[in-house]
Amino acid sequence: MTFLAIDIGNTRLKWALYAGPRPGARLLAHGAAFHETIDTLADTDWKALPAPASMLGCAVAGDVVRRRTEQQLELWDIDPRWIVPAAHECGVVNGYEHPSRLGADRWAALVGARQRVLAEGRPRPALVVMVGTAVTVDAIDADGHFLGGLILPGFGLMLRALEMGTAGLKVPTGEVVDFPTNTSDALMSGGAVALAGAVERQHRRLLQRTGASALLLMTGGAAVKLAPMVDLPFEIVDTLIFEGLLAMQAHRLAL
Ligand SMILES: Nc1ncnc2c1ncn2[C@@H]1O[C@H](COP(=O)(O)OP(=O)(O)O)[C@@H](O)[C@H]1O
Ligand SMILES: CC(C)(COP(=O)(O)O)[C@@H](O)C(=O)NCCC(=O)O
Ligand SMILES: [K+]
Repeated sequence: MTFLAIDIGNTRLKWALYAGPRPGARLLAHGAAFHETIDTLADTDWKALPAPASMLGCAVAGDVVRRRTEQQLELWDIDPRWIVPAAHECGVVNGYEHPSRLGADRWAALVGARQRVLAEGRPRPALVVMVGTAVTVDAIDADGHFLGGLILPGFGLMLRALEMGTAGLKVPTGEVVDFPTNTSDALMSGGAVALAGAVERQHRRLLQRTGASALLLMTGGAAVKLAPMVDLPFEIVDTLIFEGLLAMQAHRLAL
């Protein structure tokens, strides 16, 4: 009863094959593909995989990329299924004004985070930070209510925006330092501090709102770059979105 989870972001498609569609299932294989290489998956990474019995995915990169992914999925006899954020699912209540307009990747990660909080035995709020093309900072209270979240440009987008909008900012990658004394370091540190500051501020706001210190979970391709900058205890969970998809699929199959 193998299960394939897919997360199509604006930079890369991430996939993971699990032994079954249930939380805690064994991870059998995983990988990532930049958009340009999605069309080769059936002939490369996916070719030798055991055929999944089902799949569930989240896709925020647009219909074209999703359809190209579905073509690769024709390798197997499975129906492609993509989540649409609901008003509530798997113990999470969606506080978005229009629940379905929330990014599907954010919804899956929130469900994954809620699973982790519940597994700890003592419910507490969580702050879910995804560091990909964009960065999202999403707050969920101890009862599983998604309160709302921020969307910021990721490291790459910030640098590109500064480069495009100015004449004098075209410099090699710098280091993150407290008081930069050259343009490269000033740019790199500016982006990192903006993101770290947003995370710390939302963590504080969530403490003020709920009276409890939130579990800080970070995920995404550039989480390792941001996490050490944040002056708070954190956990990096590369599989957070997949954990949400596992819970959702288990729930769907049980209905
Ligand atoms: N080896 C890597 N491959 C791809 N992206 C990486 C890598 N290391 C760091 N990154 C960063 O991670 C971001 C992509 O992360 P990812 O979670 O795949 O984004 P998305 O979900 O938006 O596609 C890139 O913008 C880049 O800044
Ligand atoms: C915020 C995002 C662009 C993040 O995308 P990513 O960085 O993972 O590629 C994506 O979740 C999205 O398109 N969301 C829809 C708008 C919203 O969540 O309000
Ligand atoms: K993502």
